[in-house]
Amino acid sequence: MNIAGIVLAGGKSSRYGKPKMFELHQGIPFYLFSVNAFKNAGLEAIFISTNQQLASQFDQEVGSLLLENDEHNGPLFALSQAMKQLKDIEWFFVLAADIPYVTVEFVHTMLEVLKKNQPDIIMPITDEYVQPLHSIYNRSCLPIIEELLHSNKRSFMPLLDRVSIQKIRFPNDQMDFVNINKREDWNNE
Ligand SMILES: Nc1nc2c(ncn2[C@@H]2O[C@H](COP(=O)(O)OP(=O)(O)OP(=O)(O)O)[C@@H](O)[C@H]2O)c(=O)[nH]1
Repeated sequence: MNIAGIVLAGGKSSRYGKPKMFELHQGIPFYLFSVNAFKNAGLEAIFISTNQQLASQFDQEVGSLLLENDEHNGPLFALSQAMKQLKDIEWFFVLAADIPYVTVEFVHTMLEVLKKNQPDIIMPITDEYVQPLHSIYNRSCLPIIEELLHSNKRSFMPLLDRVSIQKIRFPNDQMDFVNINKREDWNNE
């Protein structure tokens, strides 16, 4: 399977107050949990999508950096940049960099779905919420994403109306989906 793991790690962290992808859980920066989940599930091509300002703070031995040509345009823009820069890749497994409880089992489950079925997107759903920052995208999404970005639409939702999606239901309390947005979300260690 021609697939890359893309860790989205170029956000502003404005609600958190400092770059949250470098906060520590068990002594390890958050972004490495996403990198390691990909790696331990057997993905060989792993990329960290970020901007020039944050770039030097990542360990480049764990994943190659993908630098955006225009920073802080949000995750949909970051995905389009990854698809444009990695021209030989067909599938893009996206994970945020603020999900310290993500597991290799989650990544493995998603990859097993991809082996059996190849829609445009494989997307988890918990409760009534889809999880676009834990999903697998086919390169076929790129023209629609570009069209949306050109009309200044930055949400994943309009994309979902226009492509084929396989939604995979996970338990509502599954820890893989817990993301850290504010300081109050992270006071344990
Ligand atoms: N590469 C890249 N990643 C992004 C961008 N915006 C958000 N992300 C990542 O996407 C994930 C979810 O981001 P959010 O928490 O919604 O946004 P944020 O900008 O990081 O934080 P806030 O400023 O508090 O909204 C995080 O892992 C971010 O690092 C972006 O413009 N480029």
